[in-house]
Amino acid sequence: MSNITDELELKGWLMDRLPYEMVWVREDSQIIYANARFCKGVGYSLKECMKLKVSDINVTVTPESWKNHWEEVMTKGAVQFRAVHKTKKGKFYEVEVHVQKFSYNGNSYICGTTNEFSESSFYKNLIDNTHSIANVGGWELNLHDGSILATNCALDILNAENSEELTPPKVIYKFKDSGRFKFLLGEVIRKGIAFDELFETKDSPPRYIRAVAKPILKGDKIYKVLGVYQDVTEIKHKENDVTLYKTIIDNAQDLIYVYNDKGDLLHYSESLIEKLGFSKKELNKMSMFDLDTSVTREFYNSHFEELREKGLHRFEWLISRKDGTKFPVDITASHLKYYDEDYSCAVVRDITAKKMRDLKLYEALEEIKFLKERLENENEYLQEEISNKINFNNIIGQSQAYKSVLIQVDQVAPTEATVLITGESGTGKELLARAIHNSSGRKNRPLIKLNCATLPKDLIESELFGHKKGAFTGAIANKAGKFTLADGGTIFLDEIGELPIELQPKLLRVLQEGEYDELGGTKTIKIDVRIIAATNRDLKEMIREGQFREDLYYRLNVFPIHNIPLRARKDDIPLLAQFFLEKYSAKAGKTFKRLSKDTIDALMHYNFPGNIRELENMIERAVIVENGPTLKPGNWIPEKDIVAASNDFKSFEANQRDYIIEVLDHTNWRVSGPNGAAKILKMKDKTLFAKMKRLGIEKKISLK
Ligand SMILES: Nc1ncnc2c1ncn2[C@@H]1O[C@H](COP(=O)(O)OP(=O)(O)OP(=O)(O)O)[C@@H](O)[C@H]1O
Repeated sequence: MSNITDELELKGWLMDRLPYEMVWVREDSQIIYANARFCKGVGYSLKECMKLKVSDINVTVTPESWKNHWEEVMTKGAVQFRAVHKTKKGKFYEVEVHVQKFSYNGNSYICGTTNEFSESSFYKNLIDNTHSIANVGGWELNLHDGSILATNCALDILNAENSEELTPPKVIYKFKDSGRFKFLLGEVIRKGIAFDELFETKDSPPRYIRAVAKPILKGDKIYKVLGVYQDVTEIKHKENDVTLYKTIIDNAQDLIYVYNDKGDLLHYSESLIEKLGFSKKELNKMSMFDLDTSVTREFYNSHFEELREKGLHRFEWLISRKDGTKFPVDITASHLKYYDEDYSCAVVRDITAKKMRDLKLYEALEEIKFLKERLENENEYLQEEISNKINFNNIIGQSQAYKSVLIQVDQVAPTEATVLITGESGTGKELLARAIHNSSGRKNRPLIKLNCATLPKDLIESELFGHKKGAFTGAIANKAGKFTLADGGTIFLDEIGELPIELQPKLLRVLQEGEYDELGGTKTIKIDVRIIAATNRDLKEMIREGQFREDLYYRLNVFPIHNIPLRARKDDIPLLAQFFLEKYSAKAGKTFKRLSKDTIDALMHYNFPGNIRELENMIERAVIVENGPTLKPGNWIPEKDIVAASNDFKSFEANQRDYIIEVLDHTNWRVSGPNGAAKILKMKDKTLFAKMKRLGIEKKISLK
């Protein structure tokens, strides 16, 4: 050693190379010197170190507790303990400290030799590593001096530069709900109430931190608070995702089932509760077989077989509710394999609405088919009518007698009442039936006519009620009956007296129930038809003779209209004759304009056993054989004898009238006297005159 300076330099050089951290401290805890290893450990330069006090490095020492430490060392000479050093960057590490006192120039000093506590650093590393894997950081708050220790992971979790930022007054501002965090910290610090809660950070996007804190007691005093921060953002996101998926599944319109091949129902969407009516508790105990008792083991096995083979099984099914009612569903089941076990996830869709739509569509198509057929049939019928050139639009008649008939037509037309029109042939019964239909609410639907006298007995039934193909020999196709054609409209049954007695109950059923059974068909057909019947027969007489059912008669005779013969409304003859003259003249391309007075007279004196039809035919014939413009009497007016003979159903009055005219012809129209008609008829002249007046027989009549 050359000199003291060299010696000091060497000592300093040697101290820096010592494998220990060494520090020298004054009584006032001021660091007066530290070796290089110490400076490196705490992260300060020597110059900086020499401005620090022990409590700036050793967090277990406070300015207040220093006095006690000093005294202990001064008394004992040397002391060994463990402490926690805080680096310039705010990190902590545990050290083993050996201190001893020494005196220099009458002053006392402490020399501390510290060494990082290897076991603690091992655990510290272990803790730090495991904590960073689990995203957990620990901290410990010393309530005595307010200092805080925190693991690196705790700092990382809260993006803190140093543990200072984790002290209660600062850390609370890391969280959105700082008020709540402050409150909970206050509770644990003051009252020792532990907490474990989730907090959202102020970061963007926010992170979720689970914060746990509990007090550490010394006796009954809280002297430290131990806490943990755990970043659960990922877990929370996953949890949120799971909640979202579950909400989606539970709110799906479809029902979702997860079940295994043994028939255990493992998971289900909450929609099952509402849709099937079972409680959650009940569902949790149920197997697939309990859920649907119609599922057999055989079906279930084959269902899984299909799933294993194709990965998918799609089918329609009827699902039962708790109350036993069922609804149609479409099931799409997919195969899942998990840990070598077979599962199925089935999406079950309620197809009630679809089925209803299909049914409605089917019904609509059937209806269209039916309407199409009906239109075709109606069309065919109307074409037939048109080709017959029937024109029923004009009803001619102004006589008082006929007016009372027309009043009845007017009265009954707007009602739904069945009408029975009686009267001789050719009086215009069909015309009245048409007038009733055309003035009724059914006028936009057809009036269908059937003359019971013109059809062979065995065809009337199929004509009226229709038949199915093969119902009888010759029924080569389905045929709609007149009643089906008339549905919604009116049917006119002419010559109802000719309806075979066997068919009368069937007509009665239509009148009473509005339905009938189709010939050869299986269904009962419902119809809405108004019936107008007509006859020139005396139905009451037929009832007596057993040819007509009395119940049917009363059903038909709801509103009887008796159509009077032409001879009882003679005033209408000129009008009718003029009408037919114009009609047939135009048709034949003739020039007839009027009837001569003689022609009118002659017609007025004819009794028209064939009624208006006879008059019409007569004029048609006259237009052909005569020439106009005025129609004069001619051969076209029939002889009286022929007239009488052709009238099978002449009334008593008509017969009387004919007979009186016959006698008058014989007496050359002399009424009184020995050669007069009254004598032949064995009655008083006055009586004969009165009768002639009543029967419309005028004394002077010229037939030619
Ligand atoms: N008041 C009238 N005005 C005009 N023409 C009439 C009148 N009444 C009847 N006719 C005509 O007389 C003819 C016979 O009428 P309609 O066929 O209606 O008689 P009907 O009583 O039904 O006969 P049947 O009992 O023989 O079936 C028809 O051509 C019809 O146009």
